[in-house]
Amino acid sequence: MKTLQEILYNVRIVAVQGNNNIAVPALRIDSRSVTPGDVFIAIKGVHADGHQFIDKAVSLGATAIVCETLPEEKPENVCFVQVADSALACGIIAGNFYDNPSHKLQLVGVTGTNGKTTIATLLFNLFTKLRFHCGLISTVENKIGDEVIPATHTTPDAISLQALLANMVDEGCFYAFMEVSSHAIHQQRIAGAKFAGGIFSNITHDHLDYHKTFDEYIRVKKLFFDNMPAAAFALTNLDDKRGTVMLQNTKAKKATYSLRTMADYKGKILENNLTGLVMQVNEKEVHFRLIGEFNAYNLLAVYGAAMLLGQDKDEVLQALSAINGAEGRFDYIVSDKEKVIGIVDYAHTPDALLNVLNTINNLRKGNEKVITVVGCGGDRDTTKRPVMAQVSVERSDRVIFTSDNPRSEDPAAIIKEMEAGVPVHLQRKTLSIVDRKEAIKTAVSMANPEDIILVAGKGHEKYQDIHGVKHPFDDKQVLRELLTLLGK
Ligand SMILES: CC(=O)N[C@H]1[C@@H](OP(=O)(O)OP(=O)(O)OC[C@H]2O[C@@H](n3ccc(=O)[nH]c3=O)[C@H](O)[C@@H]2O)O[C@H](CO)[C@@H](O)[C@@H]1O[C@H](C)C(=O)N[C@@H](C)C(=O)N[C@H](CCC(=O)O)C(=O)O
Ligand SMILES: Nc1ncnc2c1ncn2[C@@H]1O[C@H](COP(=O)(O)OP(=O)(O)OP(=O)(O)O)[C@@H](O)[C@H]1O
Ligand SMILES: N[C@H](CCC[C@H](N)C(=O)O)C(=O)O
Ligand SMILES: [Mg+2]
Repeated sequence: MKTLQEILYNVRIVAVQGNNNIAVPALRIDSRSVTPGDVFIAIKGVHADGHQFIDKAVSLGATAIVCETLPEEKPENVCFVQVADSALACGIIAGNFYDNPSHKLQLVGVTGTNGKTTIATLLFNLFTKLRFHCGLISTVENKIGDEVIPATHTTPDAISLQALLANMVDEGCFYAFMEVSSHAIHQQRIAGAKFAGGIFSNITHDHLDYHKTFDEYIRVKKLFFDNMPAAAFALTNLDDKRGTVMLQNTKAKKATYSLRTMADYKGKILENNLTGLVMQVNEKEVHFRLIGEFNAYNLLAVYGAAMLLGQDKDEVLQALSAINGAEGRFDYIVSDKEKVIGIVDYAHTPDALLNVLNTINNLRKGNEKVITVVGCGGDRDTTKRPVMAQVSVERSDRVIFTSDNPRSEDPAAIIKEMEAGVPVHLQRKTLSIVDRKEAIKTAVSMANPEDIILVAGKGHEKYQDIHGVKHPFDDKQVLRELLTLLGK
């Protein structure tokens, strides 16, 4: 077992009061989970300040407290470590506690508004196919080889992250691919992680509830690359307006990908339909199973990262061409009788919806109708609601607004905010049905042979969060059942 003194290595300490030569059985950031002997790290959060719970942690047996401000009363048998930034300290301490697992494998992080899960999952599948033992940390699931570990966040908190990476090292992983959310960068969840590479996909409207302004959102994403070591690579999308800025201050080796301009990894789409993409990748023509221009970007990012990690070009392209995308991302079914196409997609931002609907419209062969079922999550960025509604209605023949995960909000009120984004002359195209299953049912009943139904926003999710209760719900299963039930 490591001592407190040992796990404080590299932490900027302001003061220590008490004995730090004590063994540490576990680290906690939530006072409610403290057990005797643990170290409690008090972190300022969005809703509460961990410093309020120091007494509680001590009463449950914490033997050391890491905090930014020392409490007035300090029990003698508890060691208090005052630090400048306890979230940052937490990342470093967690790394030390778990023996810095990120130093023992090649860790690649993916950041950006859309595409993180797709890119990280493709990398995991690719490198597994290339016979490496790999780990994955993603919104859908975490994986160590074949073992699936359920995910609670896109990027876990610092302690869970380091514990997971340590398990990967113990299981013999050589590579780990992870999503790096902007929340995680801002909350220093990745502070103790050493990256071998970082990938930027794109940045568009999302999470303004948390970051407040777009500039702040960009600044936070950029910090990931600013802090990247010189030995790492930093791979960016040159076709994104902020692609160059992201790497402006990085010490890492810069590399680029693009569909539109000169870049290290250059793609050109030759064919794009329901059977996949044919793309020229640095002069080589390859067929991929993934659909849509946005996936051409994801594939280029994966290809570039594989090259930067020293893999063989031909082997990589051959393996990539046989790989499927992540669950719930442009996941489609075709009904038996009427050949209605049902697409389930995790598009929950204006840009993702725009890309998916543009892709669908490009796939249309004739007069098929596009019927979109979409909602917006509660307790999340409210400003994206009218924009997502507008994007949907401008690119669909019919749109049914419904609930996503209302969380603590009134779903009807969320729908009202969406409706506000619909231009008056397009209002006739829309319907609002709060119950998601009813909404999907209505879309199915409206569909004529070969029409396309897009059910957006929840992708792989298997539940609907209503007032904190997760009710089982699976868009793809519901869609499949209703297509059969209604004889389509
Ligand atoms: C907004 C946000 O990111 N919140 C995260 C944050 O919680 P918080 O700031 O609200 O914490 P808080 O309640 O204010 O408490 C502050 C501190 O006091 C502690 N505490 C609190 C209560 C108590 O009794 N005792 C105690 O010790 C808490 O453990 C915490 O350390 O820190 C927690 C611990 O790490 C996270 O679980 C929590 O994620 C919440 C559940 C969440 O929903 N986050 C989402 C928005 C999120 O992180 N999403 C991104 C992906 C987004 C995307 O890219 O699409 C993700 O990476 O998953
Ligand atoms: N490169 C891309 N550019 C724009 N949109 C994309 C891209 N890749 C995927 N999308 C769209 O965004 C949705 C979410 O994709 P994905 O899950 O890969 O992103 P993410 O960044 O992991 O999202 P989250 O922030 O929720 O973790 C997809 O269902 C698709 O509609
Ligand atoms: N990681 C994203 C997922 C949003 C998915 C959507 N279904 C919703 O619930 O808003 C978030 O937490 O904002
Ligand atoms: Mg994700």
